[in-house]
Parts: sequence; C-alpha cells; structure tokens
Amino acid sequence: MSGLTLENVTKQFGSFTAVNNVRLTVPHGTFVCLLGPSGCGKTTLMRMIAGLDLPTSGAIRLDGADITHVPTHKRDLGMVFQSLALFPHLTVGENIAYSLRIRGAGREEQKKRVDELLAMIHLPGYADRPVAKLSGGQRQRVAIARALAISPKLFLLDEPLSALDAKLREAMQVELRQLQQRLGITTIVVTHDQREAMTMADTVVVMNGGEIRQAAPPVEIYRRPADTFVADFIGSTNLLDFTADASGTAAVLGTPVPGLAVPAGLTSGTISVRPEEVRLTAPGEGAIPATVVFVRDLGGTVETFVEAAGRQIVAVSMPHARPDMAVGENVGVRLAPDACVVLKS
Ligand SMILES: Nc1ncnc2c1ncn2[C@@H]1O[C@H](COP(=O)(O)OP(=O)(O)OP(=O)(O)O)[C@@H](O)[C@H]1O
Repeated sequence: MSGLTLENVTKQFGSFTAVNNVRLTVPHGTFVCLLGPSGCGKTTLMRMIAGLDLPTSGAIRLDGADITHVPTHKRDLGMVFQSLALFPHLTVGENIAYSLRIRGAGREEQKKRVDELLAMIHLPGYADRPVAKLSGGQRQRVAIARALAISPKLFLLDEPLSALDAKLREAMQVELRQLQQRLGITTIVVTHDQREAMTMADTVVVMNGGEIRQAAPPVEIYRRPADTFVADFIGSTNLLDFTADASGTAAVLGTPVPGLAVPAGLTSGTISVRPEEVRLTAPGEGAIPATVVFVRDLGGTVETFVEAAGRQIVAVSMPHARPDMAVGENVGVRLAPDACVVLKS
C-alpha cells in the first residue's frame, strides 16, 4: 500500500504511556493533521514517524517498507519542525540548496531547483538575500522550500505556523494546502489549532491521552463527532442527556424527539447538538421547555443562551434570523433528529 501506515504504535517513557496503540493509514498524496490538546502525544507520534524517537512497540511503514528502525536521514523525509530553524549565516538560496549540496548535486542543478522552489513559494529572485532580512512569513516559506528541495516521499511539519500572527497564519494555511495539492505530497502536520486543521486537512486525527479518538474528514469530525471529547474539543456544542425506552423512542431532557435513532440496547447517554442546529420557538408540543437567560450579539452571529431542565443550551443564529426573545422569556427548544449525534461516552 502506498503512503504511511502506523501499526499499533506505542511509546512509553518509563511507566508513562505517551502514545497508546495508534493505528493509522495515511494514503499517498493526502494531507493529515494531528490535532489535540497539549500533552496528548502528537509531537511524540510525529517524532516516531520522523525517526527521532523509536516506538516501544509497533511498526511504521512507508510505501509498504518497514521503516521503524531506519534512521531519519534515510527515510526520505522533508521536515519543518519548530526547533529546526534556518541557518542564519546562509542566504535564502544556500538554505534551500543545503540538502541538495550535501547529497552531491552540482551547482547548476542546485540553482535550477532553488529557482523552481522560490517560484513555488512566491519569493522569486530572493536567492541571494540573507535570511536575517526576511519577515516571519517569508522565513517559514523558505523553511518549507528547504524541506521540499529533495522531493521527499513524506512531508512532516510540527506547529509550522504557530509563530506567525493570526492573519498571516490564515493566509499561510491556504498557501500550504495549495502547495501540497499541487505537489501531491503525503503530508502530516501537528497542530493544536482546530481551525488550522479544518482548513488544511483531508483527514483530521483527533488525539487525547495518547490515543486516537477519531480520524475523519474535517466536516465529518464536526458533524458526526465520535465521542464526548471530540464533540467538545472541536467547535462548540451542546452536550445533552437522553433516555430511550425499549421501543427505541428517545427523549432529550425529558422531551421525546421523534425519529432520533439510538443504538439498540442503549437506555441513556449523551447527544451533541451544534448551536446552529438548535431552533428556538414559542413553547409548545414537542419542544423542550426553556427560559432565556442571556443574549449575546456578536455582529456576525447572535447567541441565545437558554436554561432547560437545569442545563444551559446555546443557540446560534444569523442576525437577520435572530429570534426576538428577551431574557426571562419562556421558549421551546426544538431539535431535528438528524442534528442530534449520539456519542460514545
Ligand atoms: N522525553 C520524554 N520523557 C518523558 N515524558 C515525555 C517525553 N516526551 C514527551 N513526554 C510526555 O509525553 C506526553 C506527550 O507529549 P507530546 O510532546 O507528544 O505532547 P503534544 O501533544 O505534542 O503536546 P504540545 O502540544 O504541548 O506540544 C506529555 O505528557 C509529555 O510530558
């Protein structure tokens, strides 16, 4: 199989398990983001893929070949890690050509490749500039070009854009994604920024406590989160209790939601409903009785917080469709069955 495969990869530091039995397939040419809170094991997993750390158990395959014990420099990787900064005393061109030079490429070949890469990162004519004179975004582009100079099989980036300000960061996310698509290079990025992951990835891998909680396309992660952790970590959501009777009829906060499918045998649990899926109406049949407690107008959207059965529920609407509801008013919360995602606990 072409691409990267992680087979039951585990990393222990003493008795602490930083990465636990991770299984993942990254098909050739796809873009994967490892996403999760601080300490979830994403960097440790990346370091094992890069060959900077050895797994305690499990195997790593690249295009079918077992590379678990292959040293980093023989893995055919391009890497942009926070700690691997540009060489400050070299020019842009010398930085980019570095790995070509140590592989014995001739001057002409180096120059041709540098020019190609500079065009690709939108910095044509920058070869002779000292890197010290570049802006943060330009430096990051040069680091990317340097990593891609040898046309690696696998491109690994650890928090590549975290030092940039918000606006530049967003622009670079789009640029990086476009570059990856143009080159068709298998790419893995570590990030703790969910917006970044959702923007760039074909597959978002959400990790927590050293384990993969869900690996799926961004929209699926958002619309069909697998469990409570993913639902809560990605975007904002309402986590609400449900009960179900023997016939499979489910009730959320005590109010039946006809058509809500609950796995057979499950009598209670939690559903996730995104705020934009919550509809507020006048109280009535089929609606969860609630009271408005707070309304926040953010300009682009309006958030209405209501309390129902001792729980807070937030509904988001566009300003032109805002429910005209005042604090203290009794309202009804209506949930479409297909907006309710039954979660694994
Ligand atoms: N060399 C090490 N020795 C002992 N523990 C380690 C070592 N490296 C990482 N850990 C621990 O393993 C866990 C995972 O660390 P890791 O750096 O992979 O997390 P992360 O998800 O990348 O976090 P962050 O976003 O903060 O970088 C953490 O609890 C960390 O303290």
